[in-house]
Amino acid sequence: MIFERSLALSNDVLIVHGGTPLTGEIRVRGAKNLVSKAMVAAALGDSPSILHDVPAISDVEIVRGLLELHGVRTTMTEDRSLTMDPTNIVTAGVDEINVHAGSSRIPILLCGPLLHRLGRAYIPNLGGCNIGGRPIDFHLDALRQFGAVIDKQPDGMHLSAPQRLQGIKYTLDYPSVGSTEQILLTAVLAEGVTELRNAAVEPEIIDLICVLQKMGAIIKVHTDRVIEIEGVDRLGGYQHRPIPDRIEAGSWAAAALATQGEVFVRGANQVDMMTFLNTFRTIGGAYEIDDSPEGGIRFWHPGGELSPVALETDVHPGLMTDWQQPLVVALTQAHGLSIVHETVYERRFGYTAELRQMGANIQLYRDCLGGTPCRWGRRNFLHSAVIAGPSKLHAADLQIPDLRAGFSHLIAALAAQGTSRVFGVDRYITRGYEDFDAKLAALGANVERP
Ligand SMILES: CC(=O)N[C@H]1[C@@H](OP(=O)(O)OP(=O)(O)OC[C@H]2O[C@@H](n3ccc(=O)[nH]c3=O)[C@H](O)[C@@H]2O)O[C@H](CO)[C@@H](O)[C@@H]1O
Ligand SMILES: C=C(OP(=O)(O)O)C(=O)O
Repeated sequence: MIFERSLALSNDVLIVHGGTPLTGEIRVRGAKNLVSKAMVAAALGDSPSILHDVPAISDVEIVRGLLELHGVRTTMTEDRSLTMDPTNIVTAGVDEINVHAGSSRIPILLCGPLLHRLGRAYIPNLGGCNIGGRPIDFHLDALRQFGAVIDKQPDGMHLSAPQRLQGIKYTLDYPSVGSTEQILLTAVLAEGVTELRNAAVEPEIIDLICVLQKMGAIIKVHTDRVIEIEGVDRLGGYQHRPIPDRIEAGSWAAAALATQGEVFVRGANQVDMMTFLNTFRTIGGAYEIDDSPEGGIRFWHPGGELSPVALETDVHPGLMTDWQQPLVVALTQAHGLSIVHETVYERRFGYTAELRQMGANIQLYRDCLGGTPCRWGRRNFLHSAVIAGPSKLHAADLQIPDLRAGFSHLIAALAAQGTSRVFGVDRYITRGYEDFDAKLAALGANVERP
């Protein structure tokens, strides 16, 4: 009843007339999960930085707003190159910065840069997708060891650095992406050497290291998830072209498979998508790599039956958790039983309720692997989805719960027969997918705004 009322009141909706294969070409720009971090890194420099190929997504605008509140002057060119001038960085007021409370997870990464540049920081409460508890205990523990003093308040955190932060030896309990970035962004200007063990090594992390190296940082990536950072006294600006968005690329690939279409994703890059490509081929999808400078990857459904798979999300080089949702939609069309095991977030199967409403046969199990502990020990939420396919999907009214779930609802609506209404597209999908209305139109999707 409440759901019906909120649907009726919302204008944030895309009407999708499903059943048409997506066919054509779209382009992906710089990765959301690198661009936002590279923007934070610009605040560490004492001269301007330029980031090219910045996607027009709401998360970029949020980080830009945060930087500007701290006195970083930003300008964007028509071809999406962002200049960030941090020479007059200031501490933003608590009230003004609180406008960004709950908007994204990026503010926490400003701790290191603000502590180094200003000696203090105020970080509003974080947002981001509601896909699990999303604690920040590793971030805070590491920051305290660097020498930061943290005062947690109901609306956010006040931090100060009574002295220059000092390099640390730190072992993460789990190779968390955000915590690795936190430690990198803090260690580069700390005094002495930081040794980080069990670090995340996602391609976005390596690209952030490239950005920091361009700024003057000294960072060694050893084998076995060990990263060593030699603190330096100053960093300059950078000029960088980010890695392409491998999550967006994988999402369009899964959409091509689920709708029996063919999509050329210009900008998609093989090396960052190897695990995805293996999974895509195992399911029965076809792809062709064009590695010329303006190339990309063509993904298509080759006809015939798709095969079921058993897969597990994991940290890099495993199958990334953000690819899980679009792949599950494609697996509703495979012939047989697929098992998808989510090991990164506790609540990342919420979106399957809507897929069931559309006719998908998906059962969730708490412990599908008979209690086998995940290799990261501490992760004991063995949530598994068993998908029996193929299912004829039919249209429905869908309320998007978060970013990747939202895109998979969109894929399901495109694959289904009939007209669906997808609510929450502007609120959630624009966080990570640039111009998706225009891209859908370019691929021949039959979609409209009311
Ligand atoms: C903006 C961004 O880049 N988001 C990505 C980033 O999220 P994010 O950086 O938030 O993800 P993390 O890798 O930090 O989180 C992974 C796991 O570690 C846990 N954890 C994390 C920090 C901490 O202090 N304590 C703790 O227990 C989390 O609850 C989660 O279960 O990496 C995820 C994993 O590839 C991706 O799905 C997100 O799209
Ligand atoms: C979970 C995601 O993002 P965030 O960490 O910003 O919530 C995502 O990009 O899928």
